[in-house]
Amino acid sequence: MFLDRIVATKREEVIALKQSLNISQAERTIADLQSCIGFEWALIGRNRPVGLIAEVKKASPSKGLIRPDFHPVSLAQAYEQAGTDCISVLTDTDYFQGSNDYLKRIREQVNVPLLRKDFTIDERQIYEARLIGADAILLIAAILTKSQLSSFHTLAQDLGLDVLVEVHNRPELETVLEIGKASLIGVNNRDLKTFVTDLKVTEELIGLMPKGIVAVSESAISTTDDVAFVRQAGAQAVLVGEHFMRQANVQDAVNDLLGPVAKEGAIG
Ligand SMILES: O=P(O)(O)OC[C@@H](O)[C@@H](O)c1c[nH]c2ccccc12
Repeated sequence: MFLDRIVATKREEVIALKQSLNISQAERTIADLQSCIGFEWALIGRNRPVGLIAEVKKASPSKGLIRPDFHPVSLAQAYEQAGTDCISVLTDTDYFQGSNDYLKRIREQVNVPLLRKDFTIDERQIYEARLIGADAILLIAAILTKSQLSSFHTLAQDLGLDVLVEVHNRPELETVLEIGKASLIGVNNRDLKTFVTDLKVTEELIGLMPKGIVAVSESAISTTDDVAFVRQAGAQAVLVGEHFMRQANVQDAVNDLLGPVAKEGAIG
């Protein structure tokens, strides 16, 4: 199963990271870094009626190579020009052909908050995310224990990062709500174990969230009807990757899917 394989690969990566990343050294370096840009805050103060996290995604295990002509910085700049609230950057190499280097380079060239999109299973990856320039990390409930979800969340916040907690079913959501730390929750419409996608997962799970949670609908969103459906279901933001990556002009694609920027002065 894909998710087991990816976690096994991550375990190997973490062994290597234990050699290369020293936690006390990382803490000292991070203490001197600029503050993160508020990721959750950008979604709350969104530029459009629905918030947008636009994803920089070259390939995926379910779809293979999505964008052969892949220039991560130009893509991120196009997203910024289109008035995206946030950008997600895949950093997993083996399954998504992403890279930490893409995130670092994008950080130097764009000013929107960045999500480091990866499979976090160890606290060293959280320090690493902060060091490469991320403003937020993803915590996937399907691959973490309750105690990891809780302690990783606190660590990320202590390092100044926002946290997007991802759920796909009711038990995962209930665990996340019991922990009581998540204010930004993503519902993945794609089952990472089977790759089956269904926007109704958003409808079911957002219906169970208490007020005050910023809810993001993630994956398999490609039409204005899809956006309308998840908004109706209560999503305050959407996370879109593949659909944008398949369009020649990414900036136009954002405006076509989400509509023009409503907020004055949101883009230059
Ligand atoms: O390309 P899509 O279908 O628009 O999906 C984007 C994003 O939701 C997806 O890449 C994603 C959501 N959760 C993840 C966890 C790991 C890797 C990838 C993901």
